Amino acid sequence: MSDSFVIKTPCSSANIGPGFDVIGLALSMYLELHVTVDRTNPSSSEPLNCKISYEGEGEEDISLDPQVNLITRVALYVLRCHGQRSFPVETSVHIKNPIPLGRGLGSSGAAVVAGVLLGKECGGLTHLDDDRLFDFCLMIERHPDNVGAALYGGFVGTYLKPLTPEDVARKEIPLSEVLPAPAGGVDTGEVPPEPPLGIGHHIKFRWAPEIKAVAIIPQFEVPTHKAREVLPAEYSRNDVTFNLQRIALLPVALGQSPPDPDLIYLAMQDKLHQPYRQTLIPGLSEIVESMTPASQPGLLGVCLSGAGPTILALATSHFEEIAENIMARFKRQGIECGWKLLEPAEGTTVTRA
Ligand SMILES: Nc1ncnc2c1ncn2[C@@H]1O[C@H](COP(=O)(O)OP(=O)(O)O)[C@@H](O)[C@H]1O
Ligand SMILES: N[C@@H](CCOP(=O)(O)O)C(=O)O
Repeated sequence: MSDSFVIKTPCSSANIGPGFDVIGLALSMYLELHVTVDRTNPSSSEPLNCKISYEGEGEEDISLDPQVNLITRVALYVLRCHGQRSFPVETSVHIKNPIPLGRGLGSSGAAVVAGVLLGKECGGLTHLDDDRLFDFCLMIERHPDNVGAALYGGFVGTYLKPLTPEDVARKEIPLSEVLPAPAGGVDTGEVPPEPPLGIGHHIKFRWAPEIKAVAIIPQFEVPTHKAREVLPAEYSRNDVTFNLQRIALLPVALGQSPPDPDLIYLAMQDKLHQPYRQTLIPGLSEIVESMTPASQPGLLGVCLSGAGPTILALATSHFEEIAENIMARFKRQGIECGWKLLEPAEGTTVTRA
């Protein structure tokens, strides 16, 4: 018997200014996995029974080895936690990826969510509901904002449950044990650590239908781990209070229809991550400080998308003008950009023909 299905996962913009590691917005650009499992084949010549093909962003760099590729490694993690050492004979996964890598649009979050769903579907693990899949995602991508948005869709707030000391230890297991490095084609037989139950939670916020997202995408990458290394370990009380005041406003401001530009502009300010990431993204502070609803018609607010370098401008009109304006500011720093008009998106879907 053969089985074919498509997994479709949106990209995401995390933080939306003050919501560092909390807020995520799923957006209308989708990673797709076109999967066929041909169980009629008695055996497979592919490593781990899985053949990968790939088109789109990162085509030259992304590995087609199922032990190395992030999506299939994540799927293998889910399978191995359930006593299945490899993909079913014979699995083929065609990856279509329009999400630019390392730009702050949640490409890795989408890859992790799609990988977890791939493991569930290939393993016939129908008992795993979305909340349990979220736990698996959090063992790999350890900030919940991108994976929460990509899995559940829409505009979400994410939070982690206080865990018992034993569960904390399990959740903090080094990533290398969750996703072991390729062992030269040899299956070591090790069973990876299962996630604790109910680590991650989410809540959906309203999104005013007039608000669209303009993503201005510079032509250089900032790996998320590097953009986290530049953040301080401690913050001043004033800076924390500044962000708390804005995070209390943000979901309300972005849900109100018609939108109030001054309120949204204020609600999107941040002092916890953007000022530090300026060192990696020339022009960031100037863009965030100078683009206001008073100076730019249609604009509601501007922030760094995720860990950057993409800039997210929320707006109700004048989308192209806003994008051109921000691209011109990057150009003065010698940085070329592309841009996309995006809308809030549904979460991950699995479709069978
Ligand atoms: N579709 C994909 N297939 C395989 N690996 C991917 C895919 N998308 C992202 N990745 C991995 O995630 C990395 C980018 O992650 P990260 O630095 O967190 O940036 P982003 O902001 O895009 O999530 C890529 O360099 C690649 O290793
Ligand atoms: N909260 C994280 C979000 C990272 O998002 P990404 O799209 O850049 O992976 C952070 O700000 O580090």
